[in-house]
Amino acid sequence: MDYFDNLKGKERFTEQGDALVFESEIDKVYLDTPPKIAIIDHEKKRTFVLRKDGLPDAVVWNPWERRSKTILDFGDEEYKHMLCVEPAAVEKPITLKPGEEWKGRLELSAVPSSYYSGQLDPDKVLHG
Ligand SMILES: O=P(O)(O)OC[C@H]1O[C@@H](O)[C@H](O)[C@@H](O)[C@@H]1O
Repeated sequence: MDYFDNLKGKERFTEQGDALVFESEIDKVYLDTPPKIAIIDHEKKRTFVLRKDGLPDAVVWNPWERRSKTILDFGDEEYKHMLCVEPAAVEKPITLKPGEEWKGRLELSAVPSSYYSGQLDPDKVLHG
């Protein structure tokens, strides 16, 4: 999957694999992402399922330790408990003429990870 890396001057990169794991600051715009994205919280054994329409891209952001301290309305330790996954139209922005209408949809649900137990295979999470 291709992404723009906001930490590297918005340069475009390609990444292999269906699952994303990070251990430092991240600010990427994944392009042309699937309509269903699963965020698996292993510690709390819950999975957030995000379904979207009309928003092809997805921003993934966590400021991590150093940058957290520079954001005034963000606690120094809060990066440990948050993840921003933000459906968006970045690569092909939506432009409306006066009077035009656009509809997008975002549905976010939280389910116990056991709901997915035995099927944490990303392909099953996405298509199952
Ligand atoms: O400071 P704001 O406007 O709430 O944005 C926070 C972050 O939001 C994310 O969506 C962006 O990818 C980051 O670059 C940004 O820092």
